[in-house]
Amino acid sequence: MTDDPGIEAEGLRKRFGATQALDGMTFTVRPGRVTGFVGPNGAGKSTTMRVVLGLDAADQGRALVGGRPYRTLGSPLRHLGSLLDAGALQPGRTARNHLLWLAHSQGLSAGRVDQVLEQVGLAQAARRRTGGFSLGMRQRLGIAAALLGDPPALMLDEPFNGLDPEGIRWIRGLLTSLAAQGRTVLVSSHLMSELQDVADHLIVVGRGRVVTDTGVRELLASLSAGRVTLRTSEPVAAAQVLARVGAVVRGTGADALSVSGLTGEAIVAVLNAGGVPFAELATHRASLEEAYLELTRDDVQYRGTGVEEAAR
Ligand SMILES: Nc1ncnc2c1ncn2[C@@H]1O[C@H](COP(=O)(O)OP(=O)(O)OP(=O)(O)O)[C@@H](O)[C@H]1O
Repeated sequence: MTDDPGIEAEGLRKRFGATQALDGMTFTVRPGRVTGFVGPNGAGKSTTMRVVLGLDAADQGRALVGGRPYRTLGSPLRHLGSLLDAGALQPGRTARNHLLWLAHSQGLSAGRVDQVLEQVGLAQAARRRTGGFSLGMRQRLGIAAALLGDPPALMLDEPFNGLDPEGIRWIRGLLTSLAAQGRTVLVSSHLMSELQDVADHLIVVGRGRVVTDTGVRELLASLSAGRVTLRTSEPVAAAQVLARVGAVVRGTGADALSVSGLTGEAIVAVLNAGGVPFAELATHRASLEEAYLELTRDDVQYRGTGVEEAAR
């Protein structure tokens, strides 16, 4: 699957009345990694996914799956598995019959239905009507449907919604293993924290277009670089002596400071010379949540594929 072009959006534009839902949305989701598709409510994530699936027509631009428009794919479930609205089920139908109906429409076997029910942990509930399913169970059933055709690409809209911590951990493991198998995996969320420890790559969107398209490791490294977290019972005195030698110091908690512009050794020397006590000194590790706040603080500072440190 290495030369698989993944999922591509090229200059998508879509207007609903007065709302410009997509305003030049352009990105490529590559195989072999989990790509998070993040942005605030209304940023255009669901609309993009609907356009990729041919459920909404773009006013301009095009979307391709494995190099082809979704609508031109025969047995599309074999090319792209998707979870859009886990609530869209016929309540009187059992989980197994729901999947059998889907499988039949795509020429897939009943054996495959039982495999995916097992894979998502719904084997015991296979013969129960979906009307009585919790949101978490409906999400699992939606994911089973996405996996049915053993597709090389998956696109999941807010799959963490309604899941308890065990369910969230399960989806993270599933997404990681799907990507490790060489599949293309696009996962939307409006909560960056949900993507922590699972996304390898991020496409951050706002107002219908891409704000940043970056690797998670590079992003976190750029935010962590040269920053040291200092814990001290005397933050004011510490900030004064450190600022005097040119460090940039920010308060990050009652007894915590973030210091940049000096090495750890230099910070220790300055604090000792000034007689300022401190309890802990550690290299700063940025979280995805922190990265997201930096990225969305001023859209203009982040363009194309690069990530720049925000001016402080
Ligand atoms: N069918 C529609 N009719 C009218 N407006 C729509 C329609 N679908 C989406 N919109 C509008 O387009 C914009 C983008 O919506 P979209 O659902 O794609 O955003 P999103 O990033 O998925 O948000 P969320 O995180 O809330 O799901 C929003 O302003 C939304 O109100």
